[in-house]
Amino acid sequence: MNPGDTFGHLGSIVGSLMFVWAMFKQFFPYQLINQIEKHSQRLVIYMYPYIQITFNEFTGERLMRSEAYSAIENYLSSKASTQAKRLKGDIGKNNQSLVLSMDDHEEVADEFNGLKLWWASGKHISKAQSTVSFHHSMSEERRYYKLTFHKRNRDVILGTYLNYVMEEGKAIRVKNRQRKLYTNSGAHWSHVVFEHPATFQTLAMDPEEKEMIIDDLITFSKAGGFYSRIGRAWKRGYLLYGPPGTGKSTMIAAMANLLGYDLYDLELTAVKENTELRKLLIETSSKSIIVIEDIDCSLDLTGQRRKKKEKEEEGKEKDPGQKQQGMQERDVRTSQKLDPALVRKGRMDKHIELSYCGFEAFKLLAKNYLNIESHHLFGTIHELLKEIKITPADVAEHLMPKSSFGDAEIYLKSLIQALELAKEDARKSSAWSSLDSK
Ligand SMILES: Nc1ncnc2c1ncn2[C@@H]1O[C@H](COP(=O)(O)OP(=O)(O)OP(=O)(O)O)[C@@H](O)[C@H]1O
Ligand SMILES: [Mg+2]
Repeated sequence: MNPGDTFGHLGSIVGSLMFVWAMFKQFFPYQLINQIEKHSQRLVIYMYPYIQITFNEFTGERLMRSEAYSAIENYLSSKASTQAKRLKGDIGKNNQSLVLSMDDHEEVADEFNGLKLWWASGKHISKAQSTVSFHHSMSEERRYYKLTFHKRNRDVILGTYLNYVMEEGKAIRVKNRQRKLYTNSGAHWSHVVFEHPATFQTLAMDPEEKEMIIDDLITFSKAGGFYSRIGRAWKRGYLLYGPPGTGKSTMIAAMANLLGYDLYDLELTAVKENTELRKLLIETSSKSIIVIEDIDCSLDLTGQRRKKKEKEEEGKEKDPGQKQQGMQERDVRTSQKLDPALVRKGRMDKHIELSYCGFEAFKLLAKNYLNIESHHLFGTIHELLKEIKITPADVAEHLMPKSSFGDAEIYLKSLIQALELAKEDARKSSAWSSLDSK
């Protein structure tokens, strides 16, 4: 039981004492009463060395759910699941996991820099005054959290601990919330629920580089304070490049899942002009990843549009508005495939190459798809992968279950067959090209 409640239970005893005291006061001189009251107050403060803070669920006219209350609720959820005896369970907003929180009149202890403190949940039930509707005239429950701590820790708790609880609580909310995948048609975003199972654990690539990328992302996500201190927008650009089927889109989904961010899939070819692009970018929320897929092709398409238009308008004088539009497109077109201004540091801070499947990446796929970590055919595959370029997507295709009773050997053999076929093709085509050059 937390010390706050122990003293709470004393409330009724104190009440009775007050009654006796009121009777007593009538029979003793005023000065003596004053002295006794002064000392008894000191005694109460001395005997009750704890401070309590109450955080109500609703603030103002019960219209707004308090930010602080929900941050505390999130912060306490993990502590509640290990400490509280009575819990409340609900399906989280992502519709996947069960979210537990402490039931009313439960309490959990917490520790911060070696200081002990206690959180208790409770509710007041009051008859609502409002007669606006039937529901409102029913009794209202007002929930709250009460924090109790020793008064000697006041500075730490009020100064650092509460900030820490708010930050942690908000971070947990970002992680648990239902995330969205936005796409644009023209200058408007529309969204669906984002539920992609990709994670860095299942992404097949060089393990060291993977660790570096995860580290980079986590460092970035925690560096808000740093960015504002140096006066830079808190954003980071990644350029993912590599042949089709090497996991670029999968990595983006894994990034969003790692950080708990929303995804904005920006279709550049649907954007007509800069003002539209600006509008779209302004409308994106914080904690999000903006993806421009196939950025080289998008730029090229813009170029093709220009070409087509030029053909249609050959010999015709362009009106000034269109001229400006043409200019912008020409700017893009005259740049090489990726404009250096686009990929410079600050725009694209990190360049990540996703490439053909190496042996390490293959082993991860075999573990994910076939649940095996070694096999006598691994040696053959290792040798073939040194010579043959095959994408992780193609390897994955061979490892996909094709019937309910296929075993690992069948899938590995099908992969070896494909690799040998590719090797044979490569040998033939190099023989042809050496004939041609004669
Ligand atoms: N590195 C990888 N690790 C795990 N799975 C992969 C990897 N690369 C590809 N895959 C598998 O192949 C499928 C296609 O990959 P993905 O869409 O990520 O490729 P991409 O590089 O974005 O290709 P594109 O350039 O065509 O867009 C994925 O759904 C995934 O199952
Ligand atoms: Mg892709």
